[in-house]
This record gives sequence, structure tokens and C-alpha cells, in this order.
Amino acid sequence: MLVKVCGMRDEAALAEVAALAPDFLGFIFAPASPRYMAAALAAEKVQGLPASIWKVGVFVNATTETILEAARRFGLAAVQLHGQEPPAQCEELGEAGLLVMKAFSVGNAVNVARLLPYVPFCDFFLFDTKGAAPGGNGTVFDWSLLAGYNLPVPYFLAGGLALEHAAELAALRLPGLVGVDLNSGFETAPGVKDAGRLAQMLQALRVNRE
Ligand SMILES: O=C(O)c1ccccc1N[C@@H]1O[C@H](COP(=O)(O)O)[C@@H](O)[C@H]1O
Repeated sequence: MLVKVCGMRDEAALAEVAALAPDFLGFIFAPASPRYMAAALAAEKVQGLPASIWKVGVFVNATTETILEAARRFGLAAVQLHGQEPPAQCEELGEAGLLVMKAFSVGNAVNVARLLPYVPFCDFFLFDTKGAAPGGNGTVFDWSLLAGYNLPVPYFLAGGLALEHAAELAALRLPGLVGVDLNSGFETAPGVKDAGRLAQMLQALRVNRE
């Protein structure tokens, strides 16, 4: 199970969390989010992270130009598109050399017809719980809605994941599932990650990886 830790914005926690060696670290570039990082973290701090960790910029309906500028400035290798970005934008960003993760909100069903046009242009999908905000709502959706998933794009599970889900996630077998995204369930305040809880979660998930 790959692990992405998202919503990094405070410098002390960044070093502690990076030391846990998650596969991906996410930085929120959506100004309305309490985890908006651009004013809080210097670009050099992000650029200085170990090369083994994929640095992901999370954007909500940003232009390709804005995304590419942030990618250059912060040394991002991947983008998570968490709004209504069209397939053509995924294609552009992939052609620019970024790994592309497209997020979709899940309510009572997974709408496969909506996903199909994105298949050729995305490295990963990410399924998050539908809520009032574009992301970071802290609520879990019914993962069994993905039991019939049969598209060739692997995906991350997101939405309210917390330590209490560790055992269930470590044992979870769903078609296409390759990773989990840890965000508000591992914070002491919005944007302030709890490295201790993250360490416990990573240990639980990694036991099953080996
Ligand atoms: O976390 C945010 O504030 C955020 C804002 C805008 C877009 C995405 C955001 N976070 C992403 O939301 C999901 C679920 O988070 P949570 O576990 O429910 O807190 C996750 O993929 C984050 O990357």
C-alpha cells in the first residue's frame, strides 16, 4: 500500500513527517484551504526533501500555467487535481512531465462514465468523500462502492482516513487500490500534522506491505 501524507504546511512537522519516508507528500495550493501552504513554507524547504519522496501539489481548478509555475518553484513531481479539471488539462500536465493524479468525489455511487475520458491521461485516480469543501472534509465514504472497479488506472483512497482505520485499511483488498491519502485525520490543528499518529499508521500499513 502506497502512502501519501497530504496538507503539509508547517516546517517542523515537514521534517518529522519526511523522516517517516511516506511515498508521497502533498502540499495544498488551494487558497481557500486551511492547509494552503504557499505563504507558510519556503520553496527551498520543499525542494530540499529527499528525492525518494514524490512531492505532490494539490490544486482546485487552477490554470495549467499556475500549476506549472508552482511545480517549477517548489520542485513538484506530481499534481493532484481536486476540482472539475477536464481530461485535456490532465493531458497537458502529463506532457509537461508531471505525474497526474485526478481526484473524484464519491457520494452514493462511483460514476464510471465520468471517469472514462480521464483514463488515457492519468497515472492515478483518487477517490475522496463528497462534502461541502472540495477536499479535506474529514469524512469517510463507503469503500465497498469500489468493489466493482475495473478501469486500468490505479487509485488512492482518501477522505477522513484516521488511525482507527489502520487495521481495516491494511487488510483491505479492492481492485485497483494501490494507496491511501492521509490528511485531516492526522492533525492536531488544520495543517499541523501529528508525526506520532502518522508513524503508527505507516507502521500498520507497512506490516502488510512486506
Ligand atoms: O485538505 C484540504 O484542505 C484540501 C483542500 C482542497 C482540496 C483538497 C484537499 N485535501 C484533500 O482532500 C482529501 C481528503 O482529505 P481528508 O482526509 O478528508 O481530510 C485528501 O486527498 C487531501 O489531499
